[in-house]
Amino acid sequence: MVGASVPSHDATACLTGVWKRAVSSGHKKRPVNLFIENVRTVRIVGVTLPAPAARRVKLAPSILACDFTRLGEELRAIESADWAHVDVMDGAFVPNISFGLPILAAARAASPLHMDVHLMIERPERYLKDFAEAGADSLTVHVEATAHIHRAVQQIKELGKQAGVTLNPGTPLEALRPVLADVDLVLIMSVNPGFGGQKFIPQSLERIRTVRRWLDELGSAAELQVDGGVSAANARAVVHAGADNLVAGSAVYGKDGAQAGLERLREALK
Ligand SMILES: O=C(CO)[C@H](O)[C@H](O)COP(=O)(O)O
Repeated sequence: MVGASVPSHDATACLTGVWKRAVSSGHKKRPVNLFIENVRTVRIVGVTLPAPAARRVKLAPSILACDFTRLGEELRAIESADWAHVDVMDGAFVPNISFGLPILAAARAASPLHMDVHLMIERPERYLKDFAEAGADSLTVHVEATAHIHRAVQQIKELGKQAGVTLNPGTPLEALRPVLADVDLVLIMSVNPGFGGQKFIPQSLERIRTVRRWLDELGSAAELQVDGGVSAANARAVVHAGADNLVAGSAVYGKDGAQAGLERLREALK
């Protein structure tokens, strides 16, 4: 049993702090299960959960912000990233239309990157098979967009793809609970979906902490992705809150090119 004193913010912030202390006090890379006794003390009670400090952070540039006249080049510019994030908007679920199957197929043909498709469309179950066939590696659906979120998640898995679930910033996190143990990815939207280049909503940090705690309590290895207004200025705080997968559009595809944008994010995370 290991005890550790932690800063007295709130209990979830303490959890992150304690984990790091546990890791640096001889439990490096060892999965641990933590029990918060009170806001200042925790106990290690098991060996089932991945240690957050050992988690590698994935970067997933959103091609929504790229120059579509040079899609191939723009994808090559992010080949050092982990995933390419593909935002599909239908003009109904969100007040904007982006692109659909042909652009995903073109991106798939142009790049070996993991194609991470975020479906901002109503009743996504109608198109899951089409997006899987067009080259998606992971498919993320909104809880607000379907009456059958559980069925949609199962469908994605039956298609052999990674299943993601997400929700708008105004939707209570509880809506995630019914499928939390089944998914490979949880996406916390840190802007209202529909447009790139918006400001990060600060309350998202608390939502990330909550979902991090839930995933850890479940012993889930699901990725915790954050999307919207992520930049070099806030990436560290987002990861500290518990994210391990960052989507960034305008912060990557900026004036000085995607490679420079990715480098700035990596520097910020060092
Ligand atoms: O899903 C999205 C918008 O609905 C985009 O992926 C997201 O906004 C990324 O763009 P930026 O990093 O510029 O905020």
